[in-house]
Amino acid sequence: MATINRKINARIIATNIEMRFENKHLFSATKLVFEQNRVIHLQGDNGCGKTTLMKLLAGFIEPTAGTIQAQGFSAAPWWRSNSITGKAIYLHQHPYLFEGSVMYNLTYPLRFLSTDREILKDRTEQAIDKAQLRHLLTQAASSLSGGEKQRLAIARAWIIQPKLLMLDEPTSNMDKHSQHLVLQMIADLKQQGTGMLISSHQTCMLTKVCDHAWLVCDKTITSSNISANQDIAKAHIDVSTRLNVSIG
Ligand SMILES: Nc1ncnc2c1ncn2[C@@H]1O[C@H](COP(=O)(O)OP(=O)(O)OP(=O)(O)O)[C@@H](O)[C@H]1O
Repeated sequence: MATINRKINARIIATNIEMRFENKHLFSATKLVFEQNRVIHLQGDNGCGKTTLMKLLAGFIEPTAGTIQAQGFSAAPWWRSNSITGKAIYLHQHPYLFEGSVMYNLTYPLRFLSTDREILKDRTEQAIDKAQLRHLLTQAASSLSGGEKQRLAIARAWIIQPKLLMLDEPTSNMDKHSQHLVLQMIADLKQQGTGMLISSHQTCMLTKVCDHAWLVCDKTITSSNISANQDIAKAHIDVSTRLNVSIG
């Protein structure tokens, strides 16, 4: 009998997790599913544990209790552990950049991808325009402003088009114009199926592309749907109207 090979969304599932630092109980959660084709707004006051949760899902740290598992990713080769580390890309609010130019930062990680070179070249050109980095390409990345660094890091993620992407306060250093550029890139990634977890302690421009919310409150993380009218089409229309650009 033929078996049906259904491809499931790449996802990271946290079950019955609890996080403590020494005696301090930060949060608990029964079940959290972070997956492709879903954009989640991670909300909560300063210090409630949003960054810590992202580090757990990125596999940088371990929960005090509970399990975090990945599904739907290709199996790691036999010489590498099958841990969740590296499955979801995590972008810190002060992003890590390599020493070197903006162009070097955009292109260096691409050599580790198996994606067709021509496709990557084309996406790089598009990302440079989307993030409005063309006039900065030869400049040292370390000399960029905080907002420009974040635009660069998000452009790099846009080129890579990961299955899962976590953005920690991505627009915290940005003026309105940069926020619109980032919103457009995030709306594109959403349309392309990238699952995203976007943290901010308050509602911001990016919230409109989110279809789910995780709220960290009273040391508990709860998950909910956001109303369906805040969909990708609306975000695209808003962005293209404000920027007077066509979005492909
Ligand atoms: N390695 C650690 N050891 C001890 N305490 C830590 C550690 N990492 C984080 N904390 C504490 O955990 C709490 C949550 O920190 P976290 O950075 O996750 O919060 P956050 O919600 O992202 O905050 P913000 O909105 O201000 O960025 C803070 O009180 C922080 O001091």
